Amino acid sequence: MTPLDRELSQERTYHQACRAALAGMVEGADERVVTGENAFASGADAEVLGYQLRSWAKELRQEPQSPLFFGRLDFDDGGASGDHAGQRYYIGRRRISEHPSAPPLVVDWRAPVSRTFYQAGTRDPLGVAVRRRFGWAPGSLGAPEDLTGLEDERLGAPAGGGVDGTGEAGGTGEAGATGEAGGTGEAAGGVGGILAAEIERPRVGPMRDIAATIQPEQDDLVRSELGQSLCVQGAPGTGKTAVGLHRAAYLLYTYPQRIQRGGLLVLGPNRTFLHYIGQVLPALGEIDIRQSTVDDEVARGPVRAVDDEAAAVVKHDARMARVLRRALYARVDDPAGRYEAVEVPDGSYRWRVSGGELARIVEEVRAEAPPYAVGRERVRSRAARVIQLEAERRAGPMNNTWLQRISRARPLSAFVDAAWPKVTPEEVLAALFTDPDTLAAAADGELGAEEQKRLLWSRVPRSYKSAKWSAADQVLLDELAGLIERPQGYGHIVVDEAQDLSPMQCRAVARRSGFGSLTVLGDLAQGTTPWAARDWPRHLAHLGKPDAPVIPLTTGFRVPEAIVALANGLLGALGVAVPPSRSLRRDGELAVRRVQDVRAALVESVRAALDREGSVGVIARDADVPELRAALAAAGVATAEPDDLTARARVTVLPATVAKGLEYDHVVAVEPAAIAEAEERGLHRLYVVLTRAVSRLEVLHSEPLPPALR
Ligand SMILES: Nc1ncnc2c1ncn2[C@@H]1O[C@H](COP(=O)(O)OP(=O)(O)OP(=O)(O)O)[C@@H](O)[C@H]1O
Repeated sequence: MTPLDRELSQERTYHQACRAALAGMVEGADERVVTGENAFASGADAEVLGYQLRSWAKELRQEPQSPLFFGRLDFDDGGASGDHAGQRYYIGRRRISEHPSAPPLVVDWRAPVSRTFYQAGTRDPLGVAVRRRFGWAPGSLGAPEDLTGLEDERLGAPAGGGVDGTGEAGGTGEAGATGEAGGTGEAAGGVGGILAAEIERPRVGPMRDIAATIQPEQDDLVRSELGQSLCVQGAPGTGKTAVGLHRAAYLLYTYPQRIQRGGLLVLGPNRTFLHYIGQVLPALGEIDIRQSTVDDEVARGPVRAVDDEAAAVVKHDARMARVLRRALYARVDDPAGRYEAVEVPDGSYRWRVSGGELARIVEEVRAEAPPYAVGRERVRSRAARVIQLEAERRAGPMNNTWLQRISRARPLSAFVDAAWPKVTPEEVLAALFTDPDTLAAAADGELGAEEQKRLLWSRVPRSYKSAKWSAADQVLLDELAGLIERPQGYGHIVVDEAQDLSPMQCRAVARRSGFGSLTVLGDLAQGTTPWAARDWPRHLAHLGKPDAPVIPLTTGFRVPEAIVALANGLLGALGVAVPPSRSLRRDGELAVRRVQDVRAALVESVRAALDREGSVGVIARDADVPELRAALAAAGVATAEPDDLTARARVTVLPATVAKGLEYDHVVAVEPAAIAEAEERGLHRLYVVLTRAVSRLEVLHSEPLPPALR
């Protein structure tokens, strides 16, 4: 037996002990559900406790199986180790212990001590003598024989924890050899074999967590504190999505109470993307985080109309916020001394508030600018208060019941309804889109005549209730709803692909995070909507966090260097300033082929790709997708829809507009010029398409390439 075999065997035994302890935890949690519900005198307490125990038990049971640890830290005995001197910790996706108060067999990757695992380096070992990474077979559920490799880095003073057989580095702190971890060494320059193997593994199915291999600069972002909003500008494949999801899991772990009060929301660009990332948080033990799109968050009903781009551009413009505010407050009757006095009968007496007094109240409340619905009630209560003071002057103290009755008295309610009427967002927006004068009054000084025309309905619905709203209208309705009543906010929101949000969509996010913080993830170069951000400061201001720092991520984990170089050819033409990035991957293959018959070439390419491991993504102009699918089907190649993430569906044909955020081992990009010409920001779209490849990119074209790619 070699020293490596001996070590592996010991670690497998340790893993089995962890597995047994975990089984005990699941059993214990189930038991506590049963006993916990009966143990309390108060039904409410039992209810709360029962709920917590049930969700803990459910969480444990639902957790996908995977290896229980991926790393180990041996601290040295010196002063730098502090409380951890001489200690050994295993790091995994969740804490495992034989008993709640016993020292953990495995420490959660989010625990403070685990930070050292990600941050320790030769320059600053942070008291760590040896950092060990475990190499598990790809897709392993944690069977002992799947532990196939170890990789030790000796960072600090030797502590006898390293395996000589695997630690080639001999105290230099460089990554050691990897046993059988399957690292291809060469490929991912400058990183250890196990990390290299993880980055280069063929992709199948949904996105995976990266808890085992988070890099120091990513870890800084993941662990920044809850109150800190931040914006990550990162080139394709630099791990923005991964960072955002791990940050969500970290925040829930570290600030459970503060987050649970408001909740945590992850926003992605579309449902296909949400589907793709949907397994990451459950794998990290978090099953209760809301994952949604901005469109779904703001939807007050189904989207039943489609705007032409010119109308959508106006609707998404920041100026609409002022137009809507004006339209809403135009409903408040202009007091200007025109009010009649209100008389409220009360038994034998009629109390009176003069028109002048009412005008003063309305004026005053307007100036305070509360949410519209609050303003309405404020007017009511202040008018009632005037009556109360008058009554008390004459007849002594009045009680609350009396005050309530006065506030709800019909004449006073009639005044409030007339002066500060109840409104719905739908009604206000419908009036704006129906009546040119109403619109002109609200849009004066904000929108030009031509812009106003684009907003007006060509066919006016019979009533606002039967109006068909577009996706952009839903955002405007949400803005109005937010002016009427402040929505409940989240404790934290992670916004992915944030560059694509319009100013009005940003405001919808801002409304939901007024007291919370944001993690904003994006890449200006990948902005494809007509209203995409061109710089971060302005965008962050719309998001309500103008002071959030913009932090670049520049190391790419997906796209191999040669493919990055091709895509970077487009950057100059995209009109945005983004920091250059470098790829960790030196491997990868790129082929740009001009062909006569694109369909025939595609069939041939896909067949060849299927001879190798991993997923195949065929990406084309949206309009061309059906015909390409048909061509592949005719050749006997089965293809899947983008949402199908089963391992069986190896070939996906997807429209260019759905590709954002996704990745495939082998990408065939069909007819780049057609993709670039299909839309206003077609070159940005092409940049997204070309950066989806993990291992190989083939570009097939019969038309000339866009000039920036030649
Ligand atoms: N530290 C890491 N270790 C291993 N894999 C990583 C690491 N960071 C990122 N990756 C992998 O790199 C790929 C790209 O990551 P991700 O999708 O998060 O990037 P992105 O910046 O959001 O890309 P895009 O802008 O193209 O959407 C994913 O497969 C991810 O798992």
